[in-house]
Amino acid sequence: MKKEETRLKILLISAMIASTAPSSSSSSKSVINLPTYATPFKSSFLSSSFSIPPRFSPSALQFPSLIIKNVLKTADSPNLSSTAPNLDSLFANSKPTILVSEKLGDAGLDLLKSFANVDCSYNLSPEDLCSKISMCDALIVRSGTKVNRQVFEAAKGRLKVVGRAGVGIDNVDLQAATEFGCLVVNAPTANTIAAAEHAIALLSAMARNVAQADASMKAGKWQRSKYVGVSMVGKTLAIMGFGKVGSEVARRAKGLGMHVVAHDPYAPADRARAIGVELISFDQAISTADFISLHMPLTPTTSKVFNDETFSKMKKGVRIINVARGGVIDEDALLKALDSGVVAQAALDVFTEEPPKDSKLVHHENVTATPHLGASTKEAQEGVAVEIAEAVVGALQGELSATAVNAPMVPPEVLSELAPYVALAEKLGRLAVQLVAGGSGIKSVKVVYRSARDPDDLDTRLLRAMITKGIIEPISDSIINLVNADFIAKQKGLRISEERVFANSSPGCPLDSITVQISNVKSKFASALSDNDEISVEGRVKYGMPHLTRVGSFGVDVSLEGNLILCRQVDQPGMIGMVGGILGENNVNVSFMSVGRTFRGKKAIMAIGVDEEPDKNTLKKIGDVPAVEEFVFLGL
Ligand SMILES: NC(=O)c1ccc[n+]([C@@H]2O[C@H](COP(=O)([O-])OP(=O)(O)OC[C@H]3O[C@@H](n4cnc5c(N)ncnc54)[C@H](O)[C@@H]3O)[C@@H](O)[C@H]2O)c1
Ligand SMILES: O=C(O)[C@H](O)COP(=O)(O)O
Repeated sequence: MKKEETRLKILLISAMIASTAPSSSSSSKSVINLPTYATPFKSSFLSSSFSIPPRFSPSALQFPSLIIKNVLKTADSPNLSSTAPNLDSLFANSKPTILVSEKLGDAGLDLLKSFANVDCSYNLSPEDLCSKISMCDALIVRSGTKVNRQVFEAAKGRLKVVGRAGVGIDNVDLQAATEFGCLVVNAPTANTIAAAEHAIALLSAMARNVAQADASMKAGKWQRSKYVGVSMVGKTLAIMGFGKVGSEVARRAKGLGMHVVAHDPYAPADRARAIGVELISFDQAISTADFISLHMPLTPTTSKVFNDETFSKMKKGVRIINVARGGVIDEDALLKALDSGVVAQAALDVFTEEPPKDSKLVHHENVTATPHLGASTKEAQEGVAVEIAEAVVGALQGELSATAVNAPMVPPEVLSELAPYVALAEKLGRLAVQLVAGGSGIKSVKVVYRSARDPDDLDTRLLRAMITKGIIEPISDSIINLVNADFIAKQKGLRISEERVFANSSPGCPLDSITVQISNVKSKFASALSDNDEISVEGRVKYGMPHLTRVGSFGVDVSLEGNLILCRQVDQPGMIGMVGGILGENNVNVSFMSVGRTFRGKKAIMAIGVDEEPDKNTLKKIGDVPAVEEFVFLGL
């Protein structure tokens, strides 16, 4: 990186930090390790110091408070104090740390290493995982690592992304991840074929006793009559769960000449028809099948769905393949069904507990077992590694991943269009909450979006999350992002309702204005109350920048940068000069100023943007001006 560019970045970061806090140091650092990856604007919902966009494009500068907040958040200090952090510690942390706790393909690791410090620590005990995790921004796992609530607690807010290098996320506590604002992404496509091929391999091996016959030969025997198998052609195969893997198994089984039926309450019938598969009920499927192959996820609904009762409905001599999850089968019930001959054979790649301990199933002579090998081909592992590395790196850069498991997906085009409104939303939330008088609990917030667009063409989840962030963060120690915004609002008893109002403006522009209203509270600036007695602030995006355009019933027009003084006074000449003079005398630079009034000679409010926070004495002098009736200082 060129020295000049480096210096410019440092200065810009300092400037951004200074816009919310007095800088502790103006000195720069000669060696820093800022990333060089080029990225267009990314939402900084999950980003941190390392995600500061290079060259500080104008779009990046529109989000200083987000960037600063995230810089502060990851600077190893949970305390979001008003003191600017030491630049040295910021830059020391400029690369994220990614912990990879299970073996990952080289191509994925290379990708991760080009972006982050990568710690490959396999076979960690739960205690070791918990002690490492607070130093990590992301964690990549396969199915062997239990990412439970303790892990999120131990992360102390630093862990932003959990990447599951594979499909099943039953080893990740999604509820806890969401509560802790941690995004969970998976790699849902790259191992589909491998899993389907493994199911077919198990089906054929089981039908022809390949594993048992092989073991027998290795024991020096030649048992041709013992290992007579069954044919697959013409037999009915029931696929339980007709998703990615299930449908690929169906295609292959049809190639073997099998009659394939499927059960999946959520699969579209036309997709099944296209492959020549009939979708039928659960009971129909299990009672007519010669072979049953399981391909549903493990959820509370599917847990132990194959149990004494359902085994009793199966055709005697049925053969079962499980390449999905061990937990969908009641293993004790399967053992009984095998012993009684209801189930002739089972081929199992997955188990309730992995590795299984002293499992009678594994040792059963009619069971073919593999140690969770469904996804284990070289090709699938390389594919999964790249898929998850891209998802995790993207998420750390602030992208909303297409494979997010616990967050709404916001397409990139929507994201870039809403970008300036995202900043506006947070600032309006932040302003509105500071106008609430101490002691009034906030219960109900209404957001009004004025837009020329059809409601279906305006995705407001991101804006709502940012307003929530703006409202909650100044008054609590919660860190809000798109993942946890709704959860934390609910937890704090905050009801956020939204209303769309048609605006006769250009539909090319997603929003005309956003208004944040807080009802049933007192305000420390009475003029912020609307006719309905709600604190009300309205904003618009002008020239790509967020502007405050209304406070209560007063129209104003001030860019939402730095800090703001709102001041209500008698509408008379000389007020701007008087208040501006006080600020100037005390070295407070005025960046913007706007006056709004009800009627000439009646009341007016001044909205004054200031670069620095005036000290108490300066604020008192403003309050002492006889025509000033009330005023408030608001940090943005
Ligand atoms: N053994 C392995 O190594 C391996 C490899 C890949 C996938 N898997 C597992 O295979 C399963 C399927 O993976 P996928 O990629 O096809 O997922 P998928 O999401 O594409 O498909 C799962 C399907 O199950 C259906 N389903 C949900 N609840 C159901 C229910 N109660 N009854 C019937 N169907 C139901 C869903 O509608 C969906 O169509 C997952 O459990 C995954 O973890 C295992
Ligand atoms: O859900 C999956 O993707 C498979 O079960 C693969 O698990 P693994 O990554 O532990 O092999």
